[in-house]
Amino acid sequence: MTVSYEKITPPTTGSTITFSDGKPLVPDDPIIPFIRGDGTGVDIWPATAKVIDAAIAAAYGGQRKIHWFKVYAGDEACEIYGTYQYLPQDTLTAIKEYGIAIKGPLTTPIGGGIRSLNVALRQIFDLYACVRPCRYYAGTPSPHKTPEKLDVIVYRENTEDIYLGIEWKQGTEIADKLINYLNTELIPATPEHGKKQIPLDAGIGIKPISKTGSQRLVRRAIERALTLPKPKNQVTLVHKGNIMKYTEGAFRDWGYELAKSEFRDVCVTEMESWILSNKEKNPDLSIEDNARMVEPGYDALTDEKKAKICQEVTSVLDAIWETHGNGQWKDKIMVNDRIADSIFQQIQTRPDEYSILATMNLNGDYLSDAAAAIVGGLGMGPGANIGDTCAIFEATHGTAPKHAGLDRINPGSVILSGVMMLEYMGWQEAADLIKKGIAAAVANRQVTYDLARLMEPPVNPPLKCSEFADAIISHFGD
Ligand SMILES: NC(=O)C1=CN([C@@H]2O[C@H](COP(=O)(O)OP(=O)(O)OC[C@H]3O[C@@H](n4cnc5c(N)ncnc54)[C@H](OP(=O)(O)O)[C@@H]3O)[C@@H](O)[C@H]2O)C=CC1
Ligand SMILES: O=C(O)CCC(=O)C(=O)O
Ligand SMILES: [Mg+2]
Repeated sequence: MTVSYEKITPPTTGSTITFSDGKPLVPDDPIIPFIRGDGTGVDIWPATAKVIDAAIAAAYGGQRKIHWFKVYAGDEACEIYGTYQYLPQDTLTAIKEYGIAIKGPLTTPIGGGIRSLNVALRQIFDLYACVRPCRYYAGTPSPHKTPEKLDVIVYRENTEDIYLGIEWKQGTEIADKLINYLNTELIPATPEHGKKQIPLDAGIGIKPISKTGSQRLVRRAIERALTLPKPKNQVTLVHKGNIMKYTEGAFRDWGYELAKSEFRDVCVTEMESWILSNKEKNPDLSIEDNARMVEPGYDALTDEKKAKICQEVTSVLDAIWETHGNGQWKDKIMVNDRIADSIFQQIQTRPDEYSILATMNLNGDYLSDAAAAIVGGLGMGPGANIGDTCAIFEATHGTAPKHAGLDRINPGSVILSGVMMLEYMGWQEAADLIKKGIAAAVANRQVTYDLARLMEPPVNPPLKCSEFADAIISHFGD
């Protein structure tokens, strides 16, 4: 079927990327839609396109080339399509048709008006995994003493939790009705809630966490861990399940369930590794002593709880001693979990103990900015939104409006998002050239204002946004 557009025209040369089993099939001349972005997008996008094109030309001569297709979203879309046309159908049609896209940041007004365009794109294309690597480039200034120890990839669920955006404003008829219904019908009907009541002047938000949404995200995270060498082949499930048992706690439980079912041969959970290792160190260890070693405070528990833990120890040993015992578990993917507040301090105090952090939506939003700050700030924080038939690459940061149009912002995050896109396409040689160029530019103190002001001694004057792109390219041949 011919695809038609209202106001844009695809490039006349180039081919379409298709997907098979969730993986892209990329021709040598793919057409790739891009959204310039609001605010600093005007500075960042030209710098990014220049670096990506130069890397492809240097890596493949003329054999491979991206045919860029400009599509519109945000303020630029309203200029072309009219007032409030922030996300035109043309743009959606193009992204659906070509499968892989890259974008600059888009403005989300605080406290009303349009809902986030960034979130809308993720939901429309069901881009359920938001992948945000945070790794250190030597020489990048950091508030931390050993930023090089942090090398993590945040796998953030990208479609539910707060992104479902189901909320009612305080004082509205529906909010009042809902509170009344919850207070008089649902809460009293659920004994575990006791006499709790929702304040009458509350706004209400719903936080749905589904088994399907959680498990497809954790599946992606484990698949990624399988490609990593020891000791980075591990996945940490991040949650606040001690407080919210049926949403955050369920995310953890569903993650473990998936690991132990779909990935049984190649995974071990942290708890299983303790049980196996206790028996390896002392083959005569009783089930109860093993349970005592894996459960702090075991002796203070009720008999029922003690029996449950002993049962778990027994079933682990019965199920996987043959396949995972006698140290075999050390070669498997380690799946563990950490409570969300704890992981924020752990990535600072024990950064090298973590690798892939699988999170729900909100926790991952916070965590990806915090981890980016450790390795150099939002100027070095790339990202990808990945689904089964589409992927959109974009930075962790927003439009940084006070820097817009000044040719001073750091384009590093969108350029590194381009690196992720090239890797996703299988164009590793071009991706490697850009990584090498960025590393060399930073090591040579050729940096934009954000890194320049933190360097010792500070770099003055810093490079402009466009000059940073040129500096990266100048190091391709080093
Ligand atoms: N995916 C997306 O498109 C996203 C969009 N947004 C939207 O962006 C808008 C602005 O959000 P805001 O809260 O100001 O957050 P931003 O991430 O846009 O900027 C906050 C601060 O982070 C630093 N920063 C951001 N980008 C860079 C960069 N490329 N290089 C160096 N430093 C950078 C700057 O700090 P300093 O000035 O101290 O140097 C900047 O002032 C909002 O509408 C928000 O909703 C937010 C996040 C993601
Ligand atoms: O779309 C937005 O305004 C915010 C998105 C965001 O914070 C993120 O993607 O990390
Ligand atoms: Mg964010």
